[in-house]
Amino acid sequence: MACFSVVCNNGVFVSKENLVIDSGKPKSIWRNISFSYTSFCFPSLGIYRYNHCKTQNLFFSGHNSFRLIRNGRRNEVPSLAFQVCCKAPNGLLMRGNSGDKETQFGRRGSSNVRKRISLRLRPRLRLLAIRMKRVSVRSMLNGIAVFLRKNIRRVSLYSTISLALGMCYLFLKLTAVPSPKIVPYSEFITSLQSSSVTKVLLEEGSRCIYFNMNSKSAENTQSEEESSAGNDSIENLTGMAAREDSVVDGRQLQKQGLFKKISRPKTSTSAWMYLTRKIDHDEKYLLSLMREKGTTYSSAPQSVLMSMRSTLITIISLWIPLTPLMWLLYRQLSAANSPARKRRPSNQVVGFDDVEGVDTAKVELMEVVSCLQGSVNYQKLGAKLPRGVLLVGPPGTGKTLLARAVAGEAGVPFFSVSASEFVELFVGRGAARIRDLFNVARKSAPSIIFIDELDAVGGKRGRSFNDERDQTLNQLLTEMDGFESDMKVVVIGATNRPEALDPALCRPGRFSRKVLVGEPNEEGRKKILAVHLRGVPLEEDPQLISELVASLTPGFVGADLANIVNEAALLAARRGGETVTREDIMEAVERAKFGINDRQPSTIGKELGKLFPWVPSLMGKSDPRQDGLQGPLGYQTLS
Ligand SMILES: Nc1ncnc2c1ncn2[C@@H]1O[C@H](COP(=O)(O)OP(=O)(O)OP(=O)(O)O)[C@@H](O)[C@H]1O
Repeated sequence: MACFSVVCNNGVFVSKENLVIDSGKPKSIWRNISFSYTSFCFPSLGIYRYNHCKTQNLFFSGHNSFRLIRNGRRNEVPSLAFQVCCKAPNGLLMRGNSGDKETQFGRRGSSNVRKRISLRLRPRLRLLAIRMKRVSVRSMLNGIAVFLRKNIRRVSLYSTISLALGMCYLFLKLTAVPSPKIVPYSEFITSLQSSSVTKVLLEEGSRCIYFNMNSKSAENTQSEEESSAGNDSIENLTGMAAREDSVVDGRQLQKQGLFKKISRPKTSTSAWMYLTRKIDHDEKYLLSLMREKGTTYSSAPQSVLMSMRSTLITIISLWIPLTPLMWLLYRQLSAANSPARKRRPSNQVVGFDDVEGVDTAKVELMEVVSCLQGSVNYQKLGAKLPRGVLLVGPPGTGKTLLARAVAGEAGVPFFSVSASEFVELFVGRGAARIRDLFNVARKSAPSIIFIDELDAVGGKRGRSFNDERDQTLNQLLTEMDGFESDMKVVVIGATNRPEALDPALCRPGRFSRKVLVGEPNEEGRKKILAVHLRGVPLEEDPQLISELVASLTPGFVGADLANIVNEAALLAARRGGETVTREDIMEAVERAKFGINDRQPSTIGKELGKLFPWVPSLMGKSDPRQDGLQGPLGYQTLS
C-alpha cells in the first residue's frame, strides 16, 4: 500500500486505499475520537464529501493509529487534497491536510483559511488540467461544426443581430465628437452682457444654442472650473478640510500641476465650446442683446450625421427594454407554439385491449375506426362519417385512454390537445390556434383531433364577458361545419360536464355522437385490474387478485384501480420484496379508500372481516384453527 502523502510530525497520513490517522498518542487517549468533517477528492468524480463520519468507520491499526476506510470506489486514487478534522474527547482539535507540513492541535489561524482555500482550489485545478489534457482540437472543431449544423437558423439570427449591433456601435464611435460643455442659460446671458461671447448658433428645430467665447474668457471659465474641481479633489483627499482652505489648497495644487489628470483638454476638436438651452419667450431679448453687443449669430439645421446619431440612439434605447417584451410576444404568437401535437401511428402504444370496462363506448368508437380505415363502406348507403364524438363521463373513467386507443387502432395521425390550451391572453389567439389545428389535421386526413376537457372552451356563450373564449368557441363551431362531407377528420371531445356545453356544439353535424363512459361494474373493474396487473410480478394468481379487489372496490373508476396497482407495487418495493403480495394489494386498497393512517386494526381489515369472517390473517388475528380448506379467493376457510 503506497503512501503518497505523509503529513507531519504528529500526525495524519494518507494511503491510496484509506486514511490513517496516527495520533502519536497512546490508543487509550484517542479511543472516543470521532470525525467531524472529512472530505476527499476523486479525480474522475469530482469532490466527494463524507460529513460526520461515524466511529464505526474508524479502526485501530497498530498501537497508536486509526484507519478510516473510505467509501469511494476501490480503484479510485484519491488526489492529494483532503482534509481531516477530528475532535478528541479532551476538546483538542486535531486538523490535518494532505499537504500539511504539520498537523495542528487546538490552534486555528489565518494560515488555516489559506490552507482551506488552497485545499479546495487544488483539486479543482487538477481536475481542470486532467480534462484539458483529454480535449483535442479536432474533436472540439467537430463539436462546433455539429452544433452549427443543428442550430444554423438560430446561429444566423444571433450573428445578424450581433453584426447589426456591432455596426451601430462602430457608427456611434466613429461619429462621436467631443460634446460641448452645457452651461445654464443665465451664464450665457451674463457672458453676452460682458461681451465675451464671440459666436452663437441657434439650432433649427431644437432648443439648443451653441456658442463660443473669446479665449481669455474661456480660460477664465476653465480655470474657475478647474479650481472648483480642485476643491472637490481636495475635499475628497482630506475629507475634513474647510471649504475656504480647500480653495486655497486647490489653487496651490493646480499650480503644482497635480490637476493635470482631471482638467479638460485645452484644445477642443469640437466647433462649439458651449451649449445651453433656449428659454421660451426670451428670443426677442436674446436677439436684441446679441445685436447690441455685436455678437455674430446664425441659425442652422441639425447636421445629417448628428440627426442619424440621435435617431439611432433613440431606437437603441427604446429597443433595449422592448426586446424582452417582443420576445414574449413572439413566443405567444409563434406557430411553433401551436398546441397541435402530431402523433404518428407508430408512436401509439395504446389499443382497445388496454381499455376495459367500457364496452359500449368501445363498440361505438370501433365503428368510427372502421369507417376511418375504410373497412366499412358507409358511403354506399349514403351515410356520412360522424364529424364529432363526444365522450362524456366522470373523471378517470378512461375517456382520454379511449381516444388514444382509437388513434392507435385506426393508425392515423392523432392530434391531441387540451381545450385549456386555447384559452389565451390575447384576443383572437385561441381562435387562430383552433384554425391552425384544423388546417394541419385536414392536410393529414384521415386523422383524429382529440380535445380533452372540452368544457374549457365549449361552455355556453354569452354567460361571461370573456370575448376571447366566445371567439374561440365560434371558431371551433365554424371549423366543424367546414369539413367537406368526404373529409375523413374526426373530432373526439371529452368532458366531465356535458351540461355546461353550448347547445350549438352538441347539435347533429358537430358532436352528433355522444358516448357515455360510465363507472365500470364489478366485471369491468376485474378486467381493468387485469390490464394493469399485466406487467406486475404477483405472488398469487392475477385473476384471483383482480376478483378480490374488484369485489372490494365498488364505485372505483379505472384511474383509481390503476392507482391501487401502482401503490401496491410501490409498497412492495418499499419493503424490498421481489413480488407484490396480497397484503400489499390490500394495503393499497385501504389507502385508496380511507387515505393513509396508522389505525390499528386496519379499517379494511374490519371490512374484510365482515365480508369474509373466516379470514383471520387480514384481521390481524391468529386463529389457532388454521387447518381449514382453501377458499375460492385463496383464503383459509373453516370446514
Ligand atoms: N377503462 C379503463 N381501462 C384501463 N385503464 C383505465 C381505464 N380508465 C382509466 N384507466 C386508467 O386511468 C388513467 C386515467 O384515465 P383517463 O385519463 O383516460 O381518464 P379520463 O376519463 O380522461 O379522466 P378526466 O376526465 O379526468 O380527463 C389511464 O391512464 C389508465 O391508466
